[in-house]
Amino acid sequence: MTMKTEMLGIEIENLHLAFGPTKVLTGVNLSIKPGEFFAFLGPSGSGKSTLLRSIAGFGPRPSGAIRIGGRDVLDLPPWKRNVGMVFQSYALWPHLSVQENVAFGLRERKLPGAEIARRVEEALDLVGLSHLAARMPNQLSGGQQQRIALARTVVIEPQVLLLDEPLSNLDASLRVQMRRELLALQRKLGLTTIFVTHDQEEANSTSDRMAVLDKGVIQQIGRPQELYDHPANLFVARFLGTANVLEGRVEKRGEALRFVTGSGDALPLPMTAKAGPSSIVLRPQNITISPLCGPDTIIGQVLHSEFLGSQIRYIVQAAGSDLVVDKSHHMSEPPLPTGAEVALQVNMDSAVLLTA
Ligand SMILES: Nc1ncnc2c1ncn2[C@@H]1O[C@H](COP(=O)(O)OP(=O)(O)OP(=O)(O)O)[C@@H](O)[C@H]1O
Repeated sequence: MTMKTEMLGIEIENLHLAFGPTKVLTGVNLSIKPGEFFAFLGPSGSGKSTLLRSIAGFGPRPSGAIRIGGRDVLDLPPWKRNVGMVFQSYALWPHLSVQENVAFGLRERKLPGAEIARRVEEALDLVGLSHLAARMPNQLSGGQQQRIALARTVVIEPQVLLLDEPLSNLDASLRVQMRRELLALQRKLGLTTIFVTHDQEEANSTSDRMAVLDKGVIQQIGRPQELYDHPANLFVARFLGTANVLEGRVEKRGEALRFVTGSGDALPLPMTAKAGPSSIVLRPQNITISPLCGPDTIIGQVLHSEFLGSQIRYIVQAAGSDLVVDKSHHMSEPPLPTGAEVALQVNMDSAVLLTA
């Protein structure tokens, strides 16, 4: 187990699945590279778990194709797919000790006792819990139970690791610690891994790439930063962090392109674009707030401010929207009061233009 297993890629082609009249997965196409840590990210009910379970072989048979390491697995039962799955609920056997829980899958496979003992010890070592081998699950903390659930899965030496919201039963600080441990373990084993989460920070901080799902449809696939900086649509823009969305039109004024908001504010457009109705997505850090007007600024009014520690978050009414703007906090600078008239300078180089 300390040896890296052969890394396998996963190919999904035109996958469709419905529960009765409810379409749960629609035309899913996905290619996961060998050894990749890949996240399925989306809101509740978007189909993440159903997609993961389809790869594992649980639930109804979808139409389309799923290949693991080039092998078509759609008609194979879960135990023949060589995947290991960790569930949100851990599902440890309450009447078995830690050692017996981890050994369970190996006993089912009828391996020799000495090999079981060696592999269980290795797996417990890997998650740093060898000293708790004799404990019962109810004598473990949530984080320890989660590690045992992982050990129990990796001990069978799967070629693909599937994790369904594995950290969501843990408190916030433990989640952060566990996601780092999980990533370190994945790198050590070199296992192709899919991680289902509805938490964008969790997906951003762990995954090499991710797929954002909404209503059973993949909205976009890419590296976390790519998706944050270049969302393909408003759903992805809004799901991956705070997004200010300005509605308006692209207009040609002489040689220059301008984005004109519904309220009549005109912003210079550095990118090429077709004239017509469009939206602009701006992250809070790409708008600068100041009490002074300058060229290409838009005038707004502070509606609300929140002290976030390193930053102050302002909600500013401007350009026909309520915009979220972050400003670094400095001790010497008093915050801008509610009601103050302010000028917003928009960094249009980092704006994302979405044509309607
Ligand atoms: N066995 C089932 N029968 C009928 N509908 C189902 C079944 N399982 C899931 N669904 C429906 O399929 C849709 C997708 O569910 P799924 O659990 O895959 O979403 P999810 O993105 O993982 O959500 P969550 O984060 O809440 O787990 C939901 O609308 C759900 O109600």
